[in-house]
Amino acid sequence: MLLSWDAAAVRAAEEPLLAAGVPLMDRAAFGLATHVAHVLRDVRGRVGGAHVVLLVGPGNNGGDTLHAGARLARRGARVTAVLASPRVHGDGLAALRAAHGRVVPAHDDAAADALAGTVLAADVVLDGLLGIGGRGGVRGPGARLVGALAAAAARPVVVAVDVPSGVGVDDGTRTGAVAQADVTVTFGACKPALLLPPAADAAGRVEVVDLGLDLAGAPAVARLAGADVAALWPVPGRTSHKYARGVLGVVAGSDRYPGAAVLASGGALRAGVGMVRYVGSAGSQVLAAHPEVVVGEGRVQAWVVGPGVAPDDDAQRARARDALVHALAHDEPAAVDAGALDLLPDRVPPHVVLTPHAGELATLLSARGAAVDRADVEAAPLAHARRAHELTGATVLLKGATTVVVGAHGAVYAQADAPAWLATAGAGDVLAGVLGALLAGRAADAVDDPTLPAALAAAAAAVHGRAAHAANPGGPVTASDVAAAVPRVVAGLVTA
Ligand SMILES: NC(=O)C1=CN([C@@H]2O[C@H](COP(=O)(O)OP(=O)(O)OC[C@H]3O[C@@H](n4cnc5c(N)ncnc54)[C@H](OP(=O)(O)O)[C@@H]3O)[C@@H](O)[C@H]2O)[C@@H](O)CC1
Ligand SMILES: Nc1ncnc2c1ncn2[C@@H]1O[C@H](COP(=O)(O)OP(=O)(O)O)[C@@H](O)[C@H]1O
Ligand SMILES: [K+]
Repeated sequence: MLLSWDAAAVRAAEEPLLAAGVPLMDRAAFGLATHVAHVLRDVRGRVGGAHVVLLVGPGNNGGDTLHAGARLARRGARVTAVLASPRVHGDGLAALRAAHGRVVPAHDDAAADALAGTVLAADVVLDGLLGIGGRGGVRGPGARLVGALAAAAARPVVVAVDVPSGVGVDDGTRTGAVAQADVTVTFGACKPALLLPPAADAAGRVEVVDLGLDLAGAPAVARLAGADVAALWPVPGRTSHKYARGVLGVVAGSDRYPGAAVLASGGALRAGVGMVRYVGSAGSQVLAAHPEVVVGEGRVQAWVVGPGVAPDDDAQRARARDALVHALAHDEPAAVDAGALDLLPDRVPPHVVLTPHAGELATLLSARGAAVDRADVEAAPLAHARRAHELTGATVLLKGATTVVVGAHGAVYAQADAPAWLATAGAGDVLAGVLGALLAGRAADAVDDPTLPAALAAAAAAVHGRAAHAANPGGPVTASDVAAAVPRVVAGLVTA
């Protein structure tokens, strides 16, 4: 599991070590210089003679960068520090000067613009303008330098120091131009911005330098690895029977979108549910594709409600509403998607998992008095998923290139397992089915432990994303292909 801690937690963990005189900045700079040396060996064969440009901001982030630059200069690199602020870290500057690094001020926009060519001609640029002390996008001359990097057709390798400057460290937002990093060398612990969209897209590969911090508190954002998914997956015991493995009620599809019923049922079956009971008007299509499905109502442990339920299909909407009422009255977990999102009562427990994409989340929030549109959600996915959790009580799985899950008691996951090929019609229906299988298989646990539905939602997203890759590595997939690949992916995880 990849865990991240927010800026306040990292500062709190640094405090006792700094008070005890532990040289954290030396450790950070050593780790940074070591990673940059690896990068230089990759791009140039060696450190000696390579041209390294440091973009230096006013705080300790600039301090780390200057100290790392001094180390690289001592190893023979040509190091140029571009100072984007009149005040920079004094010790760091002295260290770089002592190592014969070049120092050039860029204290106004004109000076910064004049240095853009130098920055773009470097072998490696270290982005040390802002770290965990940054507030909003980069301002001042630093913004011109970042803008030049962002606009360049051919740019040097960029190493972000701690975080790409200008990202919202705790919420994953980005304001203004952010330099796209190839590598982010982060200190003490991973930060939320390195996992959350859209900031994480600017981070490149993330390397964590261990500072010996004691980060005992709860992480801010987690990302499940394969072993975590395997530990969550309901694997049948030797004597399990189909009812013990979980029966899933699926209220999906409509005359207009019968395929969603087929895909949601297929996702659940392929994820290993004991049985699917299908409720709705697409029974013949579902049976044609999946003869193992039982059509009609009956006892279930969990529900998938909403994929492909058309807004004008009154009969299917009534069934979806009934299923939700039943699920809530009987403490049965439910994945609520697409056409059922507007059928939710005011408050629901966290074992109700909403699975909107950004547009659907904007609609849901707007219906509850928060006027937002799709672009707002995409600019700040965590904040909006969190808002939806707060307003409804539900666990919220917000779909996207990186899928963000917010659950009870601060549980947050960000899964980035999927290739962009997964953005294809019907893929969300398959995900709802996979999640439904997990909720059915672990129904009692999901009701007892209010944070478990978020972990199960993240596990469903992880398997769904991996299945999109496994179905056709590097190439296009259909939603049906994704469902068909789920059993292989699950087998690979639970037997690893
Ligand atoms: N403590 C330690 O020993 C260790 C610290 N570590 C390192 O320290 C980093 C944190 O350092 P930090 O706290 O000094 O903050 P940092 O991110 O450099 O920037 C703050 C400065 O930027 C300014 N500023 C803010 N927003 C701005 C904007 N949008 N545009 C322009 N300027 C802006 C702000 O000005 P102010 O808002 O105060 O006016 C302030 O002057 C951390 O990420 C890690 O790299 C590691 O080495 C481990 C050991
Ligand atoms: N750029 C992307 N990269 C990877 N996965 C993506 C990307 N865009 C969307 N996805 C995933 O594709 C699926 C699309 O679901 P959804 O929008 O509900 O489609 P549909 O309603 O047609 O089923 C979601 O699981 C989402 O996380
Ligand atoms: K930085």
